[in-house]
Amino acid sequence: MDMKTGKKGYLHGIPISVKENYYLEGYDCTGGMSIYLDDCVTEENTLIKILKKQGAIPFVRTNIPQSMMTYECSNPIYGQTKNPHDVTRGPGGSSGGEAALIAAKGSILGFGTDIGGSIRIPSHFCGVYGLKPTVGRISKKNMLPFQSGQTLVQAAAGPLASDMGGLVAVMKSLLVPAMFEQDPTCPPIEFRNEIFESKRPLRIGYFLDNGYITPVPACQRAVSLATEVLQTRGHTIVKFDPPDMYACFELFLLSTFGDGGESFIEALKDDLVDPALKLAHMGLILPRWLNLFLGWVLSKFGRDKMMYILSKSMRGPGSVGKYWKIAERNEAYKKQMLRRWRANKLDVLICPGFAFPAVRSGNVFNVMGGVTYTVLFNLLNYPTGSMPVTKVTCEDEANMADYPSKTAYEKAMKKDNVGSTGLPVNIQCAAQPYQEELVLRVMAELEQGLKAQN
Ligand SMILES: CCCCCCCCCCCCCCCCCCCCCC(=O)NCCO
Repeated sequence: MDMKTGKKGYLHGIPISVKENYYLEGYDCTGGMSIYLDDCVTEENTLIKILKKQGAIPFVRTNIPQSMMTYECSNPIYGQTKNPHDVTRGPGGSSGGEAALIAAKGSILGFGTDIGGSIRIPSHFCGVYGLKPTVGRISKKNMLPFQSGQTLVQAAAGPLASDMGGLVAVMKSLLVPAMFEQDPTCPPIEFRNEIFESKRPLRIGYFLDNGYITPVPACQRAVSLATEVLQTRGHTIVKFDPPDMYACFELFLLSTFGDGGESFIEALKDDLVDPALKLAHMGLILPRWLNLFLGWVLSKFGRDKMMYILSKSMRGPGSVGKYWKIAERNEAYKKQMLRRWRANKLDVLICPGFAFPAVRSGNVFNVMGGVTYTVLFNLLNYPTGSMPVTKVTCEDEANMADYPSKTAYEKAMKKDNVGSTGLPVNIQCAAQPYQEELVLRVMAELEQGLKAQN
């Protein structure tokens, strides 16, 4: 307690919502899987401990998809969460309950986790602010241990908020000596105000299309709008060529499904499998050859080789030796990206928040390829924020007439996009590892610039 101000800490009296996979003393922590039900947690999540010390008050736990490895926010324990902007659509996931609650004004600040986009996808679907930090910048101790032995592409804990002030306040209150004492694995880098408040003009890269799935017009327009605003603030904007997305998604899956889905099958073996996971579950339990054959058929009919890559990679690399090779390929991918980044002298990179706005409930599998927009920054382990920039307009919807419809994902996206007018659209902003303050600086400037325009 600060005797002068009477305040307990940086977040004195602020109510916070918390994703269900964070340990909260006295509650069970399930990830939507009944195997973890009624197993009361006796330890508190480290971030929650620090936040409480800073005066925050956890008041609600929020819903997730079963297993958290999809962005359809439903599970057989708590049911389905809907999108407050359109209840026929989902809020995204896996931190979908968080984003939906914040968008519905039931919370101003919450906490999620992100291994493939789980903070940023729901932020985009619900039009709220989210930050996926570099893995380890803030503690991830005392979470649901599901698949925590997989260390190639790890989940990061991070905040979601109703504005930039919320994200900044959280990072300032967590990047303090108390956290480094609680979790000595976090590098002791306190919040660097000098980076956040710097006025140095930046070189900002951007891309509109990742070369695999073309974002719908509203998602491309959001990036153009963001770069225009940032340019008027004196920054240099440069077009950037994103790296190979097929390799990215393949490496992501071979890493996160490195055990061939064994932990996934084990966790769900006596459970009801949520409809959103049925196909993935089937792909894991079928004989390998049959899964490969069906994946091949899907990719031929869907005219999209990613479908084959998906079905093959989710069965894992097959041996420890091959898994190590994946680790080497991940490092090579990061190195290649760093070379490109340096060649362009980038400070940050802006790109679509996702390939499309919130999808209709039950439709996530049909448009799964969109996840390449978020997975990229998990594979690279770049801190990445997501923030609302615009909403889908009637004109954006009309422009869908020219949208490609060659592959199954494109066709499904085109269909799903009908009636999307009014849905929020975010952009992502990424930087090199441990440059959270730079990401926040650019997002805060963009928020200010957008406000000045309206
Ligand atoms: C009948 C067999 C045919 C085979 C067809 C293959 C089906 C493939 C289904 C999809 C597999 C799952 C892919 C995973 C994609 C990643 C989605 C990422 C969502 C966000 C995850 C996240 O960040 N979670 C946070 C955890 O803390």
